[in-house]
Amino acid sequence: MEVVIVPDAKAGGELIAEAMARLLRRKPDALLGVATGSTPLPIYQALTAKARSGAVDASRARIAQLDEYVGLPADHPESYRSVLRREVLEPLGLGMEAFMGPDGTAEDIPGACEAYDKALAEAGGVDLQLLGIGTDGHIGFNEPCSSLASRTRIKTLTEQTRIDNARFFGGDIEQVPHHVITQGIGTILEARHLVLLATGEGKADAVAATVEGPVAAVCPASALQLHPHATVVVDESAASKLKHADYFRHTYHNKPDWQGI
Ligand SMILES: N[C@@H]1[C@@H](O)[C@H](O)[C@@H](COP(=O)(O)O)O[C@@H]1O
Repeated sequence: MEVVIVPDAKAGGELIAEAMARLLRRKPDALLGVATGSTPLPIYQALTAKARSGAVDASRARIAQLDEYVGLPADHPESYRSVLRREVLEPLGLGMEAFMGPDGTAEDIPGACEAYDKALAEAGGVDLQLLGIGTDGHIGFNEPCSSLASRTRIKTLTEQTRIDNARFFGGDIEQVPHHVITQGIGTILEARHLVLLATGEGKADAVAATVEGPVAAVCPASALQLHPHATVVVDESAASKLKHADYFRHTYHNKPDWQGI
């Protein structure tokens, strides 16, 4: 696992957007796995700026969703499908034909989950999967004690996650669904490159457990330690509880530029 400590969220966004741009230059129809939440927004802004300036052609990129609320109509402004359309697809000039995601409104939820795992595999697998992290160490919506081998499935949110996400629903926790579909940890680990961005002091404990703690289902993000190409990008605040921060700084600063992340 590589840990990159950046000065702030904007720098993290720029670094990751450049890695995505490099990928798209090499593979124009790369399948990009995208995450929701506030953290990845600087990535999407930086990637959009690159596409608009002509630094990268994203017109053939394909976008895959990480997770979704169950029961929110697809056109609800806070369904993750709507959020990704707003924050990723439209800014990049991509239509919904470039998009794949699980159907949170399906009558047969297990069937929809299985179909999504199958669709991801048939699409050739995710080339680069962006991840945020919950304050409890969740990735996607894999809450603590999710199986590290899990596939896409329905999960019940913890109260903490519903409290954390209430800000997207006008601060009203009653509006936050209890159930979600999330790519499983086993599904996420099949992506070729995992890139987790964490910013702010509120993520410092989760980052320390992810990077320096044991691989344990109680901290789902710690599963990244099992992946051959995982990059954790953190700002100074999110890095504040890392014991090996100096080592991470040293290795990254001495890395040849061509290597990227
Ligand atoms: N399902 C999403 C996660 O994918 C995201 O990582 C997390 C953190 O969000 P934020 O980046 O806003 O802190 O929120 C939600 O739970």
